[in-house]
Order: sequence, then C-alpha cells, then structure tokens
Amino acid sequence: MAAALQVLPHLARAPLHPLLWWGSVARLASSMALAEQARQLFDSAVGAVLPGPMLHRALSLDPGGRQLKVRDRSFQLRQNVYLVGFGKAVMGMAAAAEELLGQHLVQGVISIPKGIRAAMERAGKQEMLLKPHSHVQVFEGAEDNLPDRDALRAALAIRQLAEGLTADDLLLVLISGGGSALLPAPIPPVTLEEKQTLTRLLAARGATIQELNTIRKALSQLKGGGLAQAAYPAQVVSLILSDVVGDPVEVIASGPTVASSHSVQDCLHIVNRYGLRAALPRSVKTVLSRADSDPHGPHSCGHVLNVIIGSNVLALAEAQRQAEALGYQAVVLSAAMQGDVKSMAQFYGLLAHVARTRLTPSMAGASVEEDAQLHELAADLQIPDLQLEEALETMARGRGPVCLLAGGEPTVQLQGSGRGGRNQELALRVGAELRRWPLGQIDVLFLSGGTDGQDGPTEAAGAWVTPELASQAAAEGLDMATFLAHNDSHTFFCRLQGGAHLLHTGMTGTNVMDTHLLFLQPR
Ligand SMILES: Nc1ncnc2c1ncn2[C@@H]1O[C@H](COP(=O)(O)OP(=O)(O)OP(=O)(O)O)[C@@H](O)[C@H]1O
Ligand SMILES: O=C(O)[C@H](O)CO
Repeated sequence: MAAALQVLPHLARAPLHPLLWWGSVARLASSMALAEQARQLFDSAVGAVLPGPMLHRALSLDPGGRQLKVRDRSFQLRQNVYLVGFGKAVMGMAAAAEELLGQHLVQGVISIPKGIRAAMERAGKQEMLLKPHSHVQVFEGAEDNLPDRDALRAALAIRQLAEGLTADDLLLVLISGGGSALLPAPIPPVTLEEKQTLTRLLAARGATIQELNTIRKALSQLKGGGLAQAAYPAQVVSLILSDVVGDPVEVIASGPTVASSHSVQDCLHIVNRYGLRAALPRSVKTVLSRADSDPHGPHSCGHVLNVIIGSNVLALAEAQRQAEALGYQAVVLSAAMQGDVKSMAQFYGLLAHVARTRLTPSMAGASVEEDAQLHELAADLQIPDLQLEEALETMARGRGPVCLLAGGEPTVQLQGSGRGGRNQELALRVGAELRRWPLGQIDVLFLSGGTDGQDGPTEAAGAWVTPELASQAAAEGLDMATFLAHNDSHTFFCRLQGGAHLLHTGMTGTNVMDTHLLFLQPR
C-alpha cells in the first residue's frame, strides 16, 4: 500500500485520456497487490533458511549431553569444542551453536561482513546475536564483499586457533556464502592487494564463482582444504549453508575444509579465458609454479565431515507452499538458474509471453518459433533439472493465477561504472523484455531478490517489474538502455517512481543465492 501511495503522484503527472487513466489506475492497483504478495513470498523464502533453525536441524546433543550428533555421526563432548566461521550467515549460526554447546564450547573466532552486527541489533534480531559473555570473538570486515585488512586479521586469528588444536579437540567450522572474501590468507609473496585486484578483474569479466574460487584456492593458505590441514589432528565438522548452484562443497567459500582437486593448468586456463595472463603479477606466477612442483599434493581431509545444512531448495519449497496458500498454482522451475544475465532475462521475458498465451484462451497462442526459441534459450542457459514442461503444462491445464519460482544466480559482465547488482539488473532487463509482447488480459510481475538482503554493493535486495515498466520509465524521462549500458540498475530503480520498485529488506543474516518469482494473474 505504501508503495502504491508513492506511485500515484507519478501516474497523475502522466498526460492520459480519463478512461485510459482509470485503466492504468486499476492495473496499478493489481500490480501493487501482486507486489505485496511477491514481497510476502520472498520473505517466506528467506524465513525458511534463517541460520538458527537450520543449525538446530543439523546438530543435536544426546539426552545426557555427552555426545554431539551431526546427522548419523556422534562426537564425544568434554569441553573440547572450538568454533570458527566465515560468511554472511555465520553470526546467527554461531549464536545457535554456542547456545546448544554451552560449556563444551571453549573458544571461537568468526569473520563476518562489516556492519552486519549493528544491522541485526537495530533490527532487534536477538536470535542472530551472540550473548554478552560469548566465548566467540567476532571480526568484521570485507566491506562490499572484497577481502581487506580486517578480514586478513580474522583469517590469521582463525588459522592460529586451528593450529593450536590437538587430537582430543573438535573444530566446528561454520561456512556460508561470502566466506571467500572473509577468509583471505594469500600465500606469500602474493599480497592481499594483488589477490583483490585479480579477483575483481575476473569477476568484472564475468568469471563464474567456480572459476573465481579455483584461482582463490590456488593462492590461499586456508582455502582448498588449507584450514582442515591447519586443524589436523583435531576432528573437523563443517556445517555449510550453500550459496552456490548444486551445493558443491569444494566451491562454497572456496572449500577451506575440502581437498582441492584443481591443477595449475586449470588456473592458467581460467586466466587465459578472461585475457588476464599478461596482467598476472610475478608473485602469482611464483606461487602457481611452486604449486606445480609441490611434492605433498593436495591437502588430505580424512579427518573432516562436511555437511550441507541448508540451501535455496528449502527456501523455494517454503515460498511455493505460501504461493499455494495464496491460491496460486506454483511450480519451482529450478533451484540452479545460472548463465549470462541477458540470456536469463530473455528467457523470463519469453516465458512470460508463452505462459500468458496459454493462460488466455482468447489470445492467439505463442507461435511455433516462439516456443522453439524459449526451449533454445533454456538449453543455452544449461539449467539442470529445469521444470519448463511442467510449468507450461500447469498453465495449459488450469486457468487460475500462476506463480513460477526459481533460485540461482546469473552472471553480469560489468561494462560501466554504475551502481547495481545481479537482481536489479535482471529485473530491469526482464522489464525491457516484457514490453516486446502484447499485454493481453494477464497481469504479470517479476521479482528478483538476493536472500542476503544486499544486491551487489547497494542497500537494496533486488527489484520488481511489470510490463508497464517501459512506459513508466519513459514518463519520467528514464532511458532503460542507457542505464543498462552502464550497469546502473540501482540508480534507475532509485529514480523510478521514488524507488517504489526496489525491494528493501536490510541484511537478512542468511545467504542462499537469489530468488526469482514470476506471477501471471488473469484479470
Ligand atoms: N553495477 C553492477 N551491476 C550489476 N551487477 C553488479 C554491479 N556491481 C556488482 N555486481 C555484481 O554483484 C555481485 C557481487 O555482489 P555481492 O557482493 O552481493 O556478491 P554475492 O555473489 O551475492 O556474494 P557472495 O558470493 O559472497 O554470496 C557480482 O556478481 C557482480 O557481478
Ligand atoms: O564466498 C564465496 O566464495 C561465495 O559466496 C560462494 O560461496
């Protein structure tokens, strides 16, 4: 409702015939209702993957409080538990772990994003905060998700704790997305700045998280199994909240407790692919050449238990349940959306069109070419287990409102110096795609949001759009193409209707990639 009040003055300024004006107001009201529901579903998705409940599902004490149970394994407790953690969600995980372990937890160190503790305090999220006399030391760093001196200090404190452990000890490692930037310990002579520059260049050229983290592992003391090695001979249990498609433990936060299987050749292929071979600093070449002749090979991780405790599959399942409760036919398209943001936007735009024609019997069906193009786009994106047929059949069967849900992350190739994030850029691109098709008698709304509550280096989590986006932008003199050319989606959405299309949640304290929601509602 608040958003509707923000938008009405903008509509009032548009020079329209009275009938068209009322039509627009009616469409606006239904967009606003859809936007409220989209927000509700997004919140329910995030609520399902909050760190505390997930940790409690994975860890428990036996009735006598002498054994810690992790899935089907048990570990002796005798005031011998240590804890380290790094990532956007580990403060809530650490708080839950400390509450469960009580006096058995001897000491802990966690590395979390700058500002997250204050944000949780302001939001009154007590369950995400450590108690005043906690045994866990907190380091805050990695502003804007880039490794910095504070994160380096945290990484060194974590290494020191791990190296001091004995065979009687148990190390709990709490891992979540954002962990790579929060655990930087470059192998000398590589400096923090050199590592930072290389990762930034790779990310800006569209390197995937798998590629980025392959390089990070090769240059790090703690990633790629290094932390597990430092903790040996202690037993190590890693509890991992996944923010990577398919939940690969060796990729999430660069797998500090998983032996790395990548070779120097793999690293060189990656830097070549992005044209960065010539830009490699001498120190990086030195470390890579040493790794090639390392007689010890990869770290051994036989003393480690790695457990995925949560991922976006859970988040999507909860949002699907909520959508059904609201009367939608809800289909989860995939929890593994990936690929270039432009192709993904084309896919969602065309999907909305094809879906719309199936939902409206009076409308001419999508042409054979459009149908084929949709399948081609899906094939190009290489999304495992995409439930496209199921979604299309659902629409052909029923005539009610439909909600398609998906999770994952597109890749953005940065060309401009604008402000934005994956979600806002995807939403803006989908908005641009939607104008290519006739509106028909179906309301459409697309929302994309990062479950961590922070989309790129902006304070928004994402944005939502409808097919009216192009005309709304034009009415305010905003040229979508120019904003897209500069990766300036955040500025665009801040200016459009006073920011009414932005999704603001604040930092959520969790992180399981992005959520995409596509609503189609017959009028
Ligand atoms: N101006 C921009 N427009 C679009 N995308 C951007 C822009 N600036 C950064 N990005 C994208 O935002 C991403 C970084 O955002 P963020 O810090 O939220 O990372 P993340 O991948 O969510 O974090 P993590 O991997 O740690 O979970 C990168 O993928 C980058 O390409
Ligand atoms: O920290 C990282 O490496 C990314 O968030 C993927 O887990």
